[in-house]
Amino acid sequence: MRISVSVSCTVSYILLDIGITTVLYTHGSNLMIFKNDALDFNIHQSALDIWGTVLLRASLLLGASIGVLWNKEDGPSRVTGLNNLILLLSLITVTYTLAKLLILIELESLTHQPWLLSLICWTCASCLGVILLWRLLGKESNSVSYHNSSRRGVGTEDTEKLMETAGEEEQEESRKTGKEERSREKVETASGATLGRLLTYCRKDSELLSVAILFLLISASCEAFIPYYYGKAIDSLVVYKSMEHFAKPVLMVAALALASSLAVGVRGGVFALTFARLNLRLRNHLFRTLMKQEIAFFDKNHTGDILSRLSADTTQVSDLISQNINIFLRSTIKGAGFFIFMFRISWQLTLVFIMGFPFIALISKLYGEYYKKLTKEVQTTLAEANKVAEETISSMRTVRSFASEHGEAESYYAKLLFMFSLNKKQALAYAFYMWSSCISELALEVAILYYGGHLVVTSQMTGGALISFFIYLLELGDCLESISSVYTGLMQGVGAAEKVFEYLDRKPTHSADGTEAPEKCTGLVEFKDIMFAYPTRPDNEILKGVSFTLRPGEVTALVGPSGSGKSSCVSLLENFYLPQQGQVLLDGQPVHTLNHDYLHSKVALVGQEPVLLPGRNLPQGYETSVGEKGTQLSGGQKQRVAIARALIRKPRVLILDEATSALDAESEHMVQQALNNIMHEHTVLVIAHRLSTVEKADNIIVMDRGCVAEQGSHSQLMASGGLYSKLVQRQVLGIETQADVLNPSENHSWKSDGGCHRRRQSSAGSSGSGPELSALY
Ligand SMILES: Nc1ncnc2c1ncn2[C@@H]1O[C@H](COP(=O)(O)OP(=O)(O)OP(=O)(O)O)[C@@H](O)[C@H]1O
Repeated sequence: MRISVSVSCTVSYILLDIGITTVLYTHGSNLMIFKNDALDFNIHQSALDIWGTVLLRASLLLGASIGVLWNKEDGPSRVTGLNNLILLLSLITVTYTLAKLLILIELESLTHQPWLLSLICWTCASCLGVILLWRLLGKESNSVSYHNSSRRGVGTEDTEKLMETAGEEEQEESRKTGKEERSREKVETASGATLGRLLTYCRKDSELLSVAILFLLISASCEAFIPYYYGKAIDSLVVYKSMEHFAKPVLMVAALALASSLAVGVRGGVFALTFARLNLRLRNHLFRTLMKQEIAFFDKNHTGDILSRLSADTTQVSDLISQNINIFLRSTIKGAGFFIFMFRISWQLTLVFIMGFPFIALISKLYGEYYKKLTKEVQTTLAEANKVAEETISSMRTVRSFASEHGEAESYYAKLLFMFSLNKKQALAYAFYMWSSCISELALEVAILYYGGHLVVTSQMTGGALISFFIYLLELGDCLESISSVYTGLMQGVGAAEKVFEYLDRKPTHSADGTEAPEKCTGLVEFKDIMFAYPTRPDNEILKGVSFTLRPGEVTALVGPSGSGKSSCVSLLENFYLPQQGQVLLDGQPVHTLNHDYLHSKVALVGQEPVLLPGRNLPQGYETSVGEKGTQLSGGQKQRVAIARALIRKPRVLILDEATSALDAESEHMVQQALNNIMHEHTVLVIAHRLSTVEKADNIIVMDRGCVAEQGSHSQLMASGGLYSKLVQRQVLGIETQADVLNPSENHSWKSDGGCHRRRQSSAGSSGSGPELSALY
């Protein structure tokens, strides 16, 4: 909204306020009342002081409007900075007006003075109007300050110069306040939406929830009646002095307490059950959603983060409902009941409570904001102190060698001292808060007691009723305290719910939702002009126009330097990722169009580090527990079991990605035998570094930096004298060519470790397996 519009609204409101207040005060048009009241003011009869409050309201709003118009840049944010002051002034005005009401009714009931009653009601409503209009004028601060900061640009010279003056710092501060207000409003709106959504999520349990809420209402109503009968019991003692009269309310109290306890039990049990069900649904739904995400999602998000959403956040969400919403509902319903009873017992005393309560709430609000700010600062300082300690301890050798222990201890101590100064502020703020809130609570109680005593003495209420009122007052105080204390928990739970919903709403960018499942599958695999970059690093092209074919009954070996893209090809064949260009076909069908289960029954992968999940459908004897991820097996055992498992599924395409790397010569020989037997029935793709595995392959595809450098049989490639033959020669001879030494960037090393050891092993000739291509790396 533009500033001129909000100023016009404000000025119109000022005129309206002055008009209505004056008309009500002058009983229509009796302007003589001004003169009479001014000359002979009597606080018990005259309402001139109430009329006077309109001048305060008008001057505040007029001042703000002029300020905002005068200084469009900073005016609105300054207005926002005064929000709390205006709230306080409005509260004081309302309190004064209500106190005046109580004074005026001492002489004559206000029902006989409609003008005066209307004037008092309008004055209270008008104070609310002032608070709202003040916020409207301040709201402009957000758009104006945002506009200005973007116009000037953060960190520009202009800004720096301006920041030098103290006045500007003040403006900056008030702009910040405006921004904080805006973000707080945003957070509140979002929180409301999340809470609403969470409740819709509970819709499946609406019957259980209704039962819980019914028993909640029963227990709250019973509890609300108990103080009322306490008062009756006291009155029956004081007035009738007979046990007969006394017994009736006592019996009622006992019956109500019993009914309330039973209802509390049922309510608690049903709530707990409902939220256990909610937790079950939430986790189940979340886990299923996670299972549908594309592999890139797991590349992007840390396992720890995902697990924390699955466990900690879902628990916090159900805690939010089971504890906080439960307490919130209970306290709100009980509080409303108590308030109604208080009003019924004495509306005048309730009015005194209404007058005092907002001040206590305002003190808590101001303290809460200040304390939060201090806590933030303490946490930042603590983090800085920890950083100093961590840096020092982790580089203790350096610290020792520079003999800077004393200096480091001093800088750590400086941080601690700063934190201590903040702690002192916190302690002072806490003391001030306790002091002011206790004093104001006490003042309210004393005022209620004093005024209540006056009402008892003037026979406007009984002594028992005053006691009941006090019990209600204390109970209501507890309810309000509970409501304010669950607010924090509620907000934390809403934050956790937002995180959970973020995952629940996530649609996989590459979902495995293919439907094709041809009956016949020969196992012909074609890579056609594949261009591919991982979604986490879209600018880093891994495969650059890769094309090759894997034929049924043939063993194809994929070789090449480390990082040349061999495993990436396998990931594409497994439909873990979608290439940016080109297609991977199985029997002429793009793999992403194939049904998920079908594809993975036809294409089996034994990876570099096989992960064995427990749950083998093998005959007894094979039911050995392999432990978590197969940790109870050796690397070689794991690979053999993984190969066996893959073969049992009778796939058409078998991919062995470094699958035999952890096997000793003997085991590899056995596995090789098994593979030889089944190879003619399958399409086999082998990614291996051992020459023995590679050289027997029907076709060898040599990859280099994301491209197919050459392909053919071992003898063909050796004869052509290309990259493959160079690599094999180097591996067999264990030497580097002159060119490699001169130009290390051209050195196609395939792996960086284990070379020497393996070379020695192979040269000992202890096995049928040949030397490893990795010996070169
Ligand atoms: N999940 C991933 N996200 C981003 N980049 C990846 C991912 N996996 C691999 N890469 C990168 O892709 C490139 C090719 O990796 P790839 O595993 O396909 O090579 P490789 O030829 O199989 O290597 P090696 O023989 O060492 O296993 C490497 O630079 C690697 O860092």
